[in-house]
Amino acid sequence: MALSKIRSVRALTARGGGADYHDQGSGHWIDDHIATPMARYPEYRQSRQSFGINVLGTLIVEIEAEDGTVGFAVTTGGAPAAYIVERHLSRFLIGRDPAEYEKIWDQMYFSTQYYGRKGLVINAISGVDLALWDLLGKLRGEPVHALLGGAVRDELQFYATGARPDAAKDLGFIGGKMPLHHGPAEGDEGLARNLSDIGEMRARTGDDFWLMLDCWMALDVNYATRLATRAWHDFGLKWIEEAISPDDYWGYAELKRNVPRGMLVTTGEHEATRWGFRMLLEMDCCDIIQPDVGWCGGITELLKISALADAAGKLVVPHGSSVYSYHFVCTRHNSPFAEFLMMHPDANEVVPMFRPQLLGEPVPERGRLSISALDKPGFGVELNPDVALERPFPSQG
Ligand SMILES: C[C@H](O)[C@H](O)[C@@H](O)[C@@H](O)C(=O)O
Ligand SMILES: [Mg+2]
Repeated sequence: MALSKIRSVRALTARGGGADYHDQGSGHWIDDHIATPMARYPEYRQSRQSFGINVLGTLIVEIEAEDGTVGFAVTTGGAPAAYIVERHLSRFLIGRDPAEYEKIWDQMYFSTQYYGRKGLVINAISGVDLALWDLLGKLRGEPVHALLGGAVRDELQFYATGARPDAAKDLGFIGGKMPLHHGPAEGDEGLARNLSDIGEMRARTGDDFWLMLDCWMALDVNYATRLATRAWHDFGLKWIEEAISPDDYWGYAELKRNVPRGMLVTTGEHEATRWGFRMLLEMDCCDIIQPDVGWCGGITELLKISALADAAGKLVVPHGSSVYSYHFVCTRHNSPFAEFLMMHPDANEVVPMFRPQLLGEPVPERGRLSISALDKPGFGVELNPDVALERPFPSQG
């Protein structure tokens, strides 16, 4: 049965948190001397916003059907992504049946392949794809997880990412992932401070709590090997995440060979498409892949990525992306838990990850979320009408 055709596509932008969750005010843990590849320049070491981690802002894609139903989604991309949606991708959507998400994805990807393939363009494609799945769910009256084959468990369990793994434990999360503060440019003193930070959190959380480290692409293989080895033996670090450049597949394969047996190497939040993740899997770069469904190509592409990983016996734990990952994670056995990004400035209180943009955004309670909380059409959230929006490039015609 044909669904109501797509009548219009709107690409809007917003600032101040939400999907571009690094776009926070001052005094937030997420911008407090976190190691990055730019930390080799002292002037860009204290704040990631100083080098532009938040320049893009949020992209909101709205897709309206002829019957007036609107599907939407938010991701990172802002005005440049809005231009790509309105001036390029929209031509593959107007007049089309939302159920044609495979053909639409194929046309969006291969029509932009000459300038896309990863990063901003795939963020834009992801935003459109997520809005399509939201529209599809609303037109069919089903939550996205039901469209993906249904939940394989009754509840989701979460680890928390933030500066306070000790608070995450008190809040009932299954683990805590902390940011790395010092990179190679700060030498052995920085390495010692990193280990001290991990040791402090291990002392506060006790020995049985998952403790992980997020390195946000900041390290080289030797530094990551030294850090991982000491953190594993001294503090039982469960995984070292995104330690080196996403382009250095060879380096990840070497790091995975180097770390102590039993320790996990994870990466993938800045990787895109089935082809990028095939490279990570076939070069044995990591134990867990972490695609962001708003950055890797959307649900349509994550389905393909996840199947590749499942066949390779690898876990898929998507990078924190609120309801857009929850509806997926609950439907896959090789996605046994999810990430929750602590967006409270002190990382010691549970607040909606994409606040203030999504009305009805569910949050974990005691580190868990019943699937029943997701049983609303589409992704089950609505755009907050109080959020200031702009439409920088209204489609011509
Ligand atoms: C905490 C990390 O530096 C990033 O800000 C975080 O968003 C990402 O790497 C994650 O895995 O959540
Ligand atoms: Mg990460």
